Amino acid sequence: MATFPQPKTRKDRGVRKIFCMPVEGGEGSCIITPSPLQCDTRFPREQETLKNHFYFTDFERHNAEIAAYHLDKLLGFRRAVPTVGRNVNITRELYALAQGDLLKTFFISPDNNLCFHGKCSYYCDTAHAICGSPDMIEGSFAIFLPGKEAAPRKVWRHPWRRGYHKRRKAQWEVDDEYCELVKEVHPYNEGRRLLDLMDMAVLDFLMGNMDRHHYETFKMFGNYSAPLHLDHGRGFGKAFHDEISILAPIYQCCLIRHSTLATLLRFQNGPQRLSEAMRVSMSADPLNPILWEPHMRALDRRVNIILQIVRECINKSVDPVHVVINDFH
Ligand SMILES: Nc1ncnc2c1ncn2[C@@H]1O[C@H](COP(=O)(O)OP(=O)(O)OP(=O)(O)O)[C@@H](O)[C@H]1O
Ligand SMILES: [Mn+2]
Repeated sequence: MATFPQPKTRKDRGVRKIFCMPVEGGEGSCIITPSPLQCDTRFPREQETLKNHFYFTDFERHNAEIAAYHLDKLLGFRRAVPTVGRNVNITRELYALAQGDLLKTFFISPDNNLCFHGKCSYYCDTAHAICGSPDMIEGSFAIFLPGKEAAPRKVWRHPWRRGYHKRRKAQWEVDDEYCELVKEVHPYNEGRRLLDLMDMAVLDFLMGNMDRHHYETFKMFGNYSAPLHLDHGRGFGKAFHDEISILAPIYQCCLIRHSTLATLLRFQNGPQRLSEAMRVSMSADPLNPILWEPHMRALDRRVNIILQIVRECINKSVDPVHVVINDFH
C-alpha cells in the first residue's frame, strides 16, 4: 500500500484549509494554506450572498465546504476531499503553530479578541481580519491531499468557466452551440471527462456554486480519472434563487451519466429525499447544523429542475441513448 510523507516542519503541518468564523454572532471565513494564508470576511449560517456581489466577489463560507463534501458523497461521486467542521482555539491551535509572515498578522482587537488576517493578494488586512470570541472560532478542515512529489496534479481550465469580469461574458454564455466545440477537443472528445463535467455541473447547481474556474486531476491516472471536486467555499450562497446557467454543460450538450441520473431519480422518488439524506449525513459533523434550512429545501427543488432539463433533452433527441450515457461509472 502506498504511503505518503507526513508533514515534518511546523510550516506544513496541519490541515490544508480552515474556513472559519466566530462561534458567537459574528462573521467570517478564512482559508489557511500552510503559507501563505488567504482570508475573507465572515458570515453566520443564514447570511446570503450580498445582492450587489458577483460570484467572484462573494465571500467564502466554511460550512459550504463541509456541506459540499456530504453532497458529493451522497451523489455517489466521492470526488470531494473529506471535510469536517470543528471549533478551533486560535491561541493554541493556530497562533502557537504560526511562523513568519502568518505570525506577524496576529493581533488583539479593541474588543480584546484574538484576530489574524494572514497574507494574500486581497482581503487580507486588518479590516478583514478573522477574530475569535475571544479566541475560539469555527473552522472547516479538509484532508490534506498528498503533495506535489508524491501525487502531482494537473490543473485544467473549466470549459464552462465564467468571465470573472463585471461586464464581459464567456463564450458559452452567448453561443448555444458551444458544446459542439468542446466535444471536438482533447480530453473531452473521448473517455469519461465530458461526462465528469456533467456530474460537476449537477453538484455545482445543487449548491449554487458559480465559482468553478479550474479543476484538477491526478497526473498518475492520466485521463482515466475523475476530476477532483475542490473549492466549494462559494456554494450555498443563495437559498431562494436557482442559478440555471450552472447547468449549461448539461443543457448545451444534452448529456448525463446514467448512474447520476439514477441517483437523482432516487432522490426525487424516495424513499429518502436529498435534503433528508443530507440531514442524516451532516448530523455526524461536530458543527451540526451545517446548513440553513432554506438551503435544504433548495436541494430538493433543484433535483426536480435537473430532471426536468434532462427530460427536455430526451424529448428533443433522436434517440435517448445519446443523452443518457451508460459508461459503467
Ligand atoms: N485538501 C487539499 N489538500 C491539498 N491541497 C488543496 C486541498 N484543497 C485545495 N488545495 C489546493 O489549494 C489551492 C487553493 O484551494 P482552493 O481553490 O480551495 O482555494 P481558493 O482560495 O478558492 O483558490 P482560488 O482563488 O484559486 O479559487 C488549490 O491550488 C488546490 O490545489
Ligand atoms: Mn476559489
